[in-house]
Amino acid sequence: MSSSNLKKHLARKRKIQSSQSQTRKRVKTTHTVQDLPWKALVRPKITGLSGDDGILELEEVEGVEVVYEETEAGRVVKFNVVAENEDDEDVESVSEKLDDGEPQEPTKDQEAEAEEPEIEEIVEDTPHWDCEKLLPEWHPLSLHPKINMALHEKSFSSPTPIQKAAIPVALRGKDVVGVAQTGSGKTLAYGLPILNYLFSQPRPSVSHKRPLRALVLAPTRELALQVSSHLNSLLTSIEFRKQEGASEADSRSSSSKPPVKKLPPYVSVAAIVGGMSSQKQRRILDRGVDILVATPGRLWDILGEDDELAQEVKQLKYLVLDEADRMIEAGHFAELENILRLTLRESKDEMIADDTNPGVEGQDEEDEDTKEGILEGGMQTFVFSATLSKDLQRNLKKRYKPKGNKKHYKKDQAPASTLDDLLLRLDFRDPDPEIIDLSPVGGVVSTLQEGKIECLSADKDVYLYYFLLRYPGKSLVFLSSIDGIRRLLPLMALLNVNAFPLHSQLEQRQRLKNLDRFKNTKNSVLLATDIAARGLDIPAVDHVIHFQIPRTADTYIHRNGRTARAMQKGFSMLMVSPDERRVVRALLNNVGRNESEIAEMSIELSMLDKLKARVQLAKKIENAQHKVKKTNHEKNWLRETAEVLGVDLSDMEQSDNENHPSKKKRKAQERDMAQMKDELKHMLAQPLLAKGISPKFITSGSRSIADDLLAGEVNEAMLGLKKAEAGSEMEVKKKKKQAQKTAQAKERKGKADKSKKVKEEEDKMDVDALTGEDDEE
Ligand SMILES: Nc1ncnc2c1ncn2[C@@H]1O[C@H](COP(=O)(O)OP(=O)(O)OP(=O)(O)O)[C@@H](O)[C@H]1O
Repeated sequence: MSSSNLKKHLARKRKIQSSQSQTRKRVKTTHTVQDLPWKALVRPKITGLSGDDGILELEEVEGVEVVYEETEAGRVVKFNVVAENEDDEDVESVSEKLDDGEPQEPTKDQEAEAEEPEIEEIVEDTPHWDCEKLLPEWHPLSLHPKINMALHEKSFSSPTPIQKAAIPVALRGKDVVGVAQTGSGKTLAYGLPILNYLFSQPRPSVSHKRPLRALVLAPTRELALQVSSHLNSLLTSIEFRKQEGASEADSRSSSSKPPVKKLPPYVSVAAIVGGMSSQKQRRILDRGVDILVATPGRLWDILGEDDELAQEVKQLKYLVLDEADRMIEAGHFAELENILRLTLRESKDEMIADDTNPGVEGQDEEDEDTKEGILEGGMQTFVFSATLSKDLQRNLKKRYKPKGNKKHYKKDQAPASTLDDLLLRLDFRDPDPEIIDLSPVGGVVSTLQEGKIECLSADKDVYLYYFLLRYPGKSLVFLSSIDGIRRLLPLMALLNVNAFPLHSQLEQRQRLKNLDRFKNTKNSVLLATDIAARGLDIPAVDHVIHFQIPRTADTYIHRNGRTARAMQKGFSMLMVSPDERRVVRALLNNVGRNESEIAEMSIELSMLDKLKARVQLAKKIENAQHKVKKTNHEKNWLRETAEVLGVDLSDMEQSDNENHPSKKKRKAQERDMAQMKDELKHMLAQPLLAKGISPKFITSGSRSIADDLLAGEVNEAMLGLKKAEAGSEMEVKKKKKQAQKTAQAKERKGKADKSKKVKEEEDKMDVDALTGEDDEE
């Protein structure tokens, strides 16, 4: 159909539709809130809702009438869904009337074309969009034009090394095991081949539930949500282009704005994680998604109740294990194993059962045939991580023996670890999955700088506070316990540091909210346990601080991976107490590194003393506050329990009053607290001055700060110190140390030369003496 014909046809169809609306019957059905026809809403960037702000997903509902009914039990709210039901006879007569000798009724093909909005045509056929010219580095990968346009829109001008290596292999249909440094774009390395496949399929229709085509398993809720929002944000760029196209089309159309027909999304991606209401999950699954991102625990729970989904998992086209190694650590082994078992084709399942019993006669021939079956069709599998050991990669290769060798897996090749065991269960359709290992030596990303502070455990708070003031920015502080976070958080608040917690005991909503606050607050701190160590892609994290050292080398690498992402600079600092040194040494040795490679940070000791006073006072206040809170909590608990049990506490309260401080005493405590808070406030208001700085006479003192002030190079929290990046000061110290070492070496050499000269002279004198050359002698 030509463009002008299509326009005419659309205009005619619109006329018909508006007349139809007058002849439609409105059918009402009563629903509960949960089973209303909710629809997912794409969050456009321009609304400012691109951040999560605690919102997992936005949904809207149309055509719902809210009715209040007075009943004997009181007022009841009812929701009537108003469905539009066409009266076929009426519609036909109207359409006849409107024909006016114009072209015939649209054919089925024309109908289908009309379903696709004009704007789609414009986007797809844009003649000016030259991928080869605009995205020369992506062009050879031959991705779908819609994907290329979205990449351009996001300014991803070239694929990252792992994308460049993995995408062509995945597009050829091979299974891929990808290992690449943190923040190197692994999500799109597996995501783009999947999207490419989905965009090459016909657009799903509204009337059919779309089948699940890809399942991405991630170890944590945050990572699962992030993967889905990463893919969705690319898809939003595509939808967004459509809207731009729509306005172009509207302005070119002579009639007043036509109603833009809402199409189902071409590709739908959703996350199912713990902490989400089961009704919402139900709605997402009932609607149907192409790509489901899930944590194994929650998915396994759902699969237990949802046979339809279990069937869909059996028919998957793609299976992805993101951060596979972490899933084992996170204790997801059993659920993951069960899910993987579902993805196995029947016969393969048997094969694995047989592997554990390799002595069955005549089984091998059959297995080999079955394997061929799997190779032909079935599912493509991608396993990605920043840390998959070389041993594990080798074992993956060994899973299948070359053709002709009957046994797939011998007893003496028993899995070396739980992860080996798990990967053995993967339905690689490839006997030889492609292993792409781009991980850097020692796991250190080239743009990451590392440093350390050696101090007593009790002094870590002060050193942390020093670091945060000295190097403002976004700092992600890792602690190994939730209690540690609970202790540090109020301390940071008292010291006016913007700190937010992130740990497993927070509700999902709160976790997302805190992540969002951290993302959106300029100088802020995220106090986190290792749930934040893997996969989280928080833009522009300047520093990762290991307040408590990580337990494994992999965790060290993944924690560090939250900074220095996508070739940006980043800094990581280990805070090591004397009793932690041995562990640090061991974990660095594990990745073939030496503790001495990590330089020590330089500290302005005069500042540290001032900060110590602040921290000590803040701790005193916090302790006092904690005591009051605890007493109140105990009292309330006792009162509430007594009420429930119907116990009279008056006697006890009287004797308690004798033990507890009197009102007077409590008043005195409150006064003390207020005094301490005032004192801290006063302390915090005082500028921190480096040694030799005069605040009154900025050009005098032993260090003048006038020039730095004028150049805007002063650290605002610590007057007298220049603005500096965390790594730079170490370099100074390193250089100083180097200079010192060189001086010492020179000195040593000088001394050695001198003593050599002296010795030579002495020897010469001896020889002279012996030969009697000395005139005097
Ligand atoms: N081709 C590209 N060009 C520029 N930026 C990219 C490109 N691909 C991905 N990115 C960006 O790089 C960042 C890191 O990507 P991603 O989260 O996929 O890394 P990762 O390798 O999965 O990291 P981790 O191992 O920590 O999970 C993201 O913000 C993403 O938007």
